[in-house]
Amino acid sequence: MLQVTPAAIDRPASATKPPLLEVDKVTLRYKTPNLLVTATESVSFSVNESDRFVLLGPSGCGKSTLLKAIGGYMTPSAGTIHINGRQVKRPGPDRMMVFQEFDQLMPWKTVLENVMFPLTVARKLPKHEAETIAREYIDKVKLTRAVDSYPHTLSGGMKQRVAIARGMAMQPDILLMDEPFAALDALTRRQMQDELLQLWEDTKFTVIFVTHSIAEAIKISNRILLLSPHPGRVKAEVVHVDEARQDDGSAAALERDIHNLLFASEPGHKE
Ligand SMILES: Nc1ncnc2c1ncn2[C@@H]1O[C@H](COP(=O)(O)OP(=O)(O)OP(=O)(O)O)[C@@H](O)[C@H]1O
Repeated sequence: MLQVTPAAIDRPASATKPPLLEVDKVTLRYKTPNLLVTATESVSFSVNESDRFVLLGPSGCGKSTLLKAIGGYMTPSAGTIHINGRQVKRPGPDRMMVFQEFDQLMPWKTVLENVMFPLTVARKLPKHEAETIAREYIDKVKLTRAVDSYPHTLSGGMKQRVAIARGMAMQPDILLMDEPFAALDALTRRQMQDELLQLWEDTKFTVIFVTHSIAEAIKISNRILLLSPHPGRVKAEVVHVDEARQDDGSAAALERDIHNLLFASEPGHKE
């Protein structure tokens, strides 16, 4: 069963509320002294509340750049980004990022202090309130026993759990995750995907997740945006991923369809 819809008719019928995030014809460019690099060209999509929305595409298609622009760290050369009807112009606590790198934590702070930090600095909560919230999210990511540990004593997976707890504790409108599990070994990666889904079952947060793994996209998302190779343009959107995941046959067929769509014109490609 082919579940891929052309980009032009990508709005799922179930979307009754206005979208939480609207990305409208966004072109993103990097200017270097000698070059003008177009990372994405006229990319449009929308994300609804509680979506697990995946940006999927080959290396260099502009996934991370798009995430940076949604985060407010980069201004589009053309097009607009709106969250809750407000145009994104700068970073804000309504959008928290989780990166791939293990060094995104402050090494001189404990797990608890790392998770508390944005709550006290960006949300300006009193210490005791920030600590209560931080402990709640540290429990959710199963790090209760490591609450007073320093990052250098934690495994890669544990560090990513801290980064996820820190992002989620802020209760942002959208959690932005840039290949958060890409540097983990295969077993830990699968475990973290399961845990992320479990967290989502508990809190139904909205997440945009960047990956170049088709299998990971199918496992964790309910919607997938497929981007073409550099510069990234929308190729298609996959809706109803949840249904496809119900049985192995449909999931495998979907994986094949996505692979063909993404890489049909690139015979030498290996994922
Ligand atoms: N700081 C920068 N200055 C100039 N060009 C950049 C910069 N960052 C990214 N680019 C270019 O923009 C394009 C998109 O990069 P981006 O990192 O967003 O792609 P990606 O899809 O996330 O790739 P990957 O999966 O490898 O992380 C690439 O051609 C890249 O070389």
